[in-house]
Amino acid sequence: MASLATAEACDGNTSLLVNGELRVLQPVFKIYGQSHAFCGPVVTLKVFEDNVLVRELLETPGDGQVLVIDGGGSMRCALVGGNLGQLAQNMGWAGILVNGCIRDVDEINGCDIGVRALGSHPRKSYKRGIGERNVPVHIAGTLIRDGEWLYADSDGILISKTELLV
Ligand SMILES: O=C([O-])CC(=O)C(=O)O
Repeated sequence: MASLATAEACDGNTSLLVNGELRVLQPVFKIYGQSHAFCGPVVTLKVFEDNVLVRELLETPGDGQVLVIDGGGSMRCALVGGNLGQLAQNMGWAGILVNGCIRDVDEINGCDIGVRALGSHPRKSYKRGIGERNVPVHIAGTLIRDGEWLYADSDGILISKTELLV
């Protein structure tokens, strides 16, 4: 889906910014993946140094949704790598936002999805299967609920309570 420009969305929706229905994530994410502008309904996941649930979700049809992973900001391992990037692309996810790290950066940069993460780390995560799906998460100063809309481009990342009209 074509994404709208985040700067224009901010300029045109001042009242939503004021009332909190539109929020801007703090600019702490690095840009990966082929798709530098992407958007879609959010699916949330809360895990910590364990990516079993990430794979489980990415194995289901993405239908243009954006997977938002709250990895607690861990800088000790990667929650998404090249295989999961490929899986996300093949299953039709629009993008992945990781409050944590990714790895296999060159492979992920070749995938036709948008990926944002705090950075990269060469270690894989645990495989215990612990975490929570579809729960509210707090990332980069912003509360993000399952089903809200995420808009990302080279300027930043927005969370909107509802789909924004272009
Ligand atoms: O399996 C993992 O832990 C992540 C990974 O390396 C990949 O997706 O290729």
